[in-house]
Amino acid sequence: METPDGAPILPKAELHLHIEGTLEPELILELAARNGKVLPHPTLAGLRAQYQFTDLQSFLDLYYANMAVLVTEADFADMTRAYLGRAREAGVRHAEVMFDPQAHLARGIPLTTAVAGISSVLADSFDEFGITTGLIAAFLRDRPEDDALDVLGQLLAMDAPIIGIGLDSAEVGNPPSKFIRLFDRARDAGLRLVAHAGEEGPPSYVWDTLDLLGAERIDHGIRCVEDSRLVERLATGQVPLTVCPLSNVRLRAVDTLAAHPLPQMLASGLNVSINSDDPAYFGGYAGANFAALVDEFGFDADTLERLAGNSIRSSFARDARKEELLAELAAWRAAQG
Ligand SMILES: Nc1ncnc2[nH]cnc12
Ligand SMILES: [Zn+2]
Repeated sequence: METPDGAPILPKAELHLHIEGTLEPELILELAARNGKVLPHPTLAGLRAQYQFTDLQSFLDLYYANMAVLVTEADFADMTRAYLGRAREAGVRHAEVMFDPQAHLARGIPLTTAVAGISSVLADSFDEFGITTGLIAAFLRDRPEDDALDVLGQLLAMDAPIIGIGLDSAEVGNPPSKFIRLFDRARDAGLRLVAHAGEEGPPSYVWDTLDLLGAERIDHGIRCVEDSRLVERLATGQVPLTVCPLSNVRLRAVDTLAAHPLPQMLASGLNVSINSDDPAYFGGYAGANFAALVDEFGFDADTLERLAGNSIRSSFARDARKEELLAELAAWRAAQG
């Protein structure tokens, strides 16, 4: 991939992306019209005016409300196709995409509609966009574990093409200890395990996500810097942390990008990657996150290579694909001089 002026784009993997968080306001209005849904804010300007967040919950309220426009398989497919187009422009070469099955079931949308709509597009993502992909079913931690177990059972029974499970939604007050059986069940089924932790929640949630749930990757994890023993543990084990800088600023997890702990995390030797989380809500896709970091911290080519390399190595892509992408990354670095 190259920019319009011919410069190569940093090749990267995106490991922390909620597909429902890629629903751009324009597509929300288009799908609402298609499905005869009346939105509380039916104009582009009115809808956009809602995108001011004070914390995670204030965002989640809008994120779940906007999902009402996703009704048919074609809606899920259109959303997924739009994401892949934008991801390609951002230099994403491998993407592990989360979706929230419980949020759709709760609205009366059959699991098969969401799964078939998203996965039909992911199945052709390499041929159409040059992006290899995997699908992760994320479970809502503000709902009971039994509900998650029931939905995981349905996904397994229908042989849904998922590579793993995740844990998302309102973190504080919903500790990892609530989901031990869910993660045990997913591990037994051969699924990969990731979970949000340390976004708004305390360092103890990150410890428990590792020790009680056995998660292989931590989504966010930025509050680890408050606990030096935890930082040591994460650094020693090179546990991947999928950091989302623009998300953290927009959800007020940090005051400003300048105050973001990312430079400290890198200096501590942590395995950090850069991701976009819910790019339609937080001001941009992977490329915008990298650009903001370069603007703010003046990251050089070596640091960008390290961040992109971490994303590739921490992915669940096949080894041969990782090698291919690491070679592309080496070529990018060589072109930087
Ligand atoms: N940043 C985030 N944290 C927790 N749950 C989410 N669901 C979608 N985006 C999320
Ligand atoms: Zn997230």
